[in-house]
Amino acid sequence: MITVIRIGHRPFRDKRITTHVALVSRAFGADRILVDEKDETLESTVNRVTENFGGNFSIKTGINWKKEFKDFNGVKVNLSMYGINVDDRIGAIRESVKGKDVIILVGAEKVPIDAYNIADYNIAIANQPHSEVSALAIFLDRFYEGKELEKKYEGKMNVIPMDNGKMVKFIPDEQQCMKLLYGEKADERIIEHVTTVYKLAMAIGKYAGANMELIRAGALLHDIGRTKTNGIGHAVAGADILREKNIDEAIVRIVEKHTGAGILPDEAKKLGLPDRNYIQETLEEKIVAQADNLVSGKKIVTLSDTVNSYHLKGLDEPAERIKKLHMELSSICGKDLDIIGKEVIMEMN
Ligand SMILES: C[S@@+](CC[C@H](N)C(=O)[O-])C[C@H]1O[C@@H](n2cnc3c(N)ncnc32)[C@H](O)[C@@H]1O
Repeated sequence: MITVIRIGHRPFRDKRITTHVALVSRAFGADRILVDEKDETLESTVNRVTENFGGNFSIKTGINWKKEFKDFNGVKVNLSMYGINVDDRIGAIRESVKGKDVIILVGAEKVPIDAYNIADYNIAIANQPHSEVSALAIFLDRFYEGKELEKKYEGKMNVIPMDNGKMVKFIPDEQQCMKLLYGEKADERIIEHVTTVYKLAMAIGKYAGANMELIRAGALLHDIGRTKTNGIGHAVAGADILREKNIDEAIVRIVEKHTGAGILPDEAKKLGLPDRNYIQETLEEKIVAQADNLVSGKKIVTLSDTVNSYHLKGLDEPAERIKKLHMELSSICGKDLDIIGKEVIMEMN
């Protein structure tokens, strides 16, 4: 675990630069930042970035820096223009870390001599005055040997690298989902249906320990394509609408694959669907599809109701797959989905 400790922060003067120290810490692989002065605005700015862009980075302000630095159980580094050049010490630092935690101190104004005395390493990024932001970025980059740039974050907002322009894919919250549905002119029938699927999927998702943000958006948006067609192609139509609107691909795929318990490649071909994957793979894809299988109109039904209606249409094999999916999810939840359905009906009444 890597902690950055920022001392000498003056909430009015250093607001922007301390925010940058925190953002560099997060983006370049540190796990948390401690800031000496209490600053709630700084905390909420940094927490908002983490909430939107992902990861487990944390911030605490209003700490006693000397105590935190002195009592830290691990390797202590002070970044200072007066220290030893990073390239002459980084090997020794890595050697002494070996599984231990690290704390890296950066200042704002003049750094008290105590920091130099407490540190195990006083490290310079060139013996010239510059900035805590650049010093920290270069130190972390040297420490991780560039690997920190490969770290993947799963946030509500995910940047898609582009040669030109900007693209950010996002996971819409409940309000944004409703806005998307109404924006596509979804009628009351669609809204009532997706609302019931959403309630059931959320209940199943909780038992299954699924990603609830994906379940929420996937369930609310699964039938957005019905604003274009009510045929078998509505899932594809929905996925296309959402891709166009830069919705996170994990949600687009929930929508694209929500038909029955999946459509096999040769079935999809016969149905005239584009050559894509319609087999649910992730837990969230499976939950939204099965919640939809267990909702007829705005009513929650049982597995046997659904299976019987598939048999009546001559869809025997898809009916078997729905049964299998039901068993799989019931076992993950530790409870039969029909019972979860009954619980949701009770809550709705
Ligand atoms: C504006 S400087 C303060 C410099 C001040 N003269 C001092 O007492 O160190 C703020 C912080 O930037 C970092 N810093 C600036 N230049 C650096 C360098 N060449 N190498 C390492 N860190 C540096 C240090 O962490 C320093 O505490």
